[in-house]
Amino acid sequence: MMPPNEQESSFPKTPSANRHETSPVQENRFSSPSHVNPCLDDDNDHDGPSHQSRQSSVLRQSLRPIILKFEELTYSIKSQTGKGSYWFGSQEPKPNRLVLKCVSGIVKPGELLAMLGPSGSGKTTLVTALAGRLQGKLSGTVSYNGEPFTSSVKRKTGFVTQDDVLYPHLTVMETLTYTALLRLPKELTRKEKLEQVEMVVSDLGLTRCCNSVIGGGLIRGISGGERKRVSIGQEMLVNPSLLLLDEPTSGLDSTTAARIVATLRSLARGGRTVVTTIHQPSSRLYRMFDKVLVLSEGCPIYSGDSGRVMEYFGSIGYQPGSSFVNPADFVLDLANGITSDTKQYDQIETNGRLDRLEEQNSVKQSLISSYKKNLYPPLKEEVSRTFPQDQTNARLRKKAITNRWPTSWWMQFSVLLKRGLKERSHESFSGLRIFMVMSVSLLSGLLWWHSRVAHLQDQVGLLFFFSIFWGFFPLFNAIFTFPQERPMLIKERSSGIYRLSSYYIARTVGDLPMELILPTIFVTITYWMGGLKPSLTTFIMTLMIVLYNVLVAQGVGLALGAILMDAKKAATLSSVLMLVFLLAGGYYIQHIPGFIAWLKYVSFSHYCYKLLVGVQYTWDEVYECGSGLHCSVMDYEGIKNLRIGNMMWDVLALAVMLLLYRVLAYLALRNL
Ligand SMILES: Nc1ncnc2c1ncn2[C@@H]1O[C@H](COP(=O)(O)OP(=O)(O)OP(=O)(O)O)[C@@H](O)[C@H]1O
Repeated sequence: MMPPNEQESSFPKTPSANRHETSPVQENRFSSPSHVNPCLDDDNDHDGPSHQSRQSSVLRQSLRPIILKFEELTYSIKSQTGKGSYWFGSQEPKPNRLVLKCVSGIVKPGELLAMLGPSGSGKTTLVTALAGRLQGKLSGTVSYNGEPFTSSVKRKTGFVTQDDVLYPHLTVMETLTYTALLRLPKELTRKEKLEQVEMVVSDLGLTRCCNSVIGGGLIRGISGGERKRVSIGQEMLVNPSLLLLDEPTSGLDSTTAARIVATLRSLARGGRTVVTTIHQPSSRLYRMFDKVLVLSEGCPIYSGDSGRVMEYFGSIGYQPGSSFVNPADFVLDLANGITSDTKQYDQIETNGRLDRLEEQNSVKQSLISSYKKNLYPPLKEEVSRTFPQDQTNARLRKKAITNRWPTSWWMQFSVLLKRGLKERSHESFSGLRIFMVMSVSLLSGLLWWHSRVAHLQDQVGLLFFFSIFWGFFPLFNAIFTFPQERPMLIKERSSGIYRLSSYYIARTVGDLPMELILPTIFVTITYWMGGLKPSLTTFIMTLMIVLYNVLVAQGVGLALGAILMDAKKAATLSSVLMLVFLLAGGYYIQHIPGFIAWLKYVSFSHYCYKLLVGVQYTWDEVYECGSGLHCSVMDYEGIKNLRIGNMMWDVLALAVMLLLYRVLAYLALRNL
């Protein structure tokens, strides 16, 4: 069947106009006794009801409702399928592909909007744009109570992505507790924050698994549905005024999915604005939505009350094949260009594939035209005539601006430090790392067993080994830090939870114990086994130099990882770098040609080696350079070429590197 002619619909012009005539903040139909609780927004003061009434449920009412409007959103991406590549083939510019085309809508507090559409229709792109996290060029406007996406809106917005970004080694309780400590405002006590966590756990039915680890990858943990609920719980904790979710029910059984959607509806009824994308909802789920927006290849074909969808499509000539059809299935078929007639599979078999595609395209075009004709004009009018009634008084608004962060720097630092230590305790103290370091130290101790100054070449070789091994090892460990943390960092930073500085310092400080304990064990074993100078002072100074070198090498690794954000690329680059440092370090080649001799000055291993040799031998020290002959250690070719002088310069050079690489890593993270 070809699509019916674009009809003037008899469908009411404003599908949802009669739903929310009054200002949302004045509507008390959302307030059920169990839901009325003060909001815990960061800018909330303590004028609200008593502490006792906060405790019943996190599905309490939001005091800062948000009207979300989006007008004529259009988003395009550079197509990957342009002819030829940049280096080979033609230089034709790649065509842009429209992912969203003129999508408009309005969602008010108390409403649950579901975005439906076939796979690839642009649902994720739209919800990401509404959450203010879409990279690239988006045209059109999105406003939150008439304002653009500000950091204040950011903190009142919860965004649950399709893929759950959670730490796999933390338990459910730990995950939610750390989130609460970071995201809930400093005005709340720790006890109150923990009570919030307990409420979320019970509201989301996570009590049974609250002490199980999240898992992921090769680690067995909680189920996919439970993981999704933890992600939703993280957002619920902060009582967001606007909650956006990308396919929160995908991969879940129908009961769990219904439970999640029911929770979303309860959250909406508490005065929040809730928008979710959803794949193939059952009719039970569909009935829970207030509004739906149906997308077909980035274009809307329906936007309005969920209950009137059948009526609308009937009014423009599209009827379902039977009277007992799930409205979601029906609209998804339509969005794919499949009507009740084309759905007859026997007919599909007889038609040619091209005919079928043409027919589907023409159905889609007809639906888009009908939308533009019948639904878009009243929607546009509704969008332009709805104004938020901002009841936030000036004092609170000012406070919201000054309180950019929910918690203090110190609080952020200490929670992030504890969380990081907990998450990485398995890897930091992994038997494998300890075994590796212990075996290398024992092996090198045996190889250099009680070396003597008479065998100066061997002793100097041991010192060079110290500088190279403790350059490579921390550098390679540090490379993976930020590429691995990237998804979490992006997620948490885009929610405005903490400052980058508190995260960065917590992360680097958290790595220190293990980074410093292992070289300490190594030096202690190898120094004494290797027969280096039996002086406690020299030993301590050697240890300090190695630890200093470790910190610099760690900084280089962090910077490479943060700049490239790709562990593989960073590992390749650092292998080359360490090879250069190895060669330019001053041990293998003592007469480097002048034009390339500068290389050693950028090598931290060179300074470390120089310092190690400098503290090991004194100017008056001699060694046996032939039978009965004694030569000054400082005249030994390998040492003389190091030009050991005032060692403060070497210490200073390492200090500059220590600072420089860490600042570079920080700056690279800022551009994430
Ligand atoms: N950054 C990008 N690079 C390449 N293609 C993109 C990008 N972002 C979106 N797209 C394309 O845009 C289209 C819409 O993607 P989107 O993820 O929004 O669809 P969706 O409706 O959420 O799909 P699904 O239901 O399968 O998750 C897809 O064809 C996708 O391949």
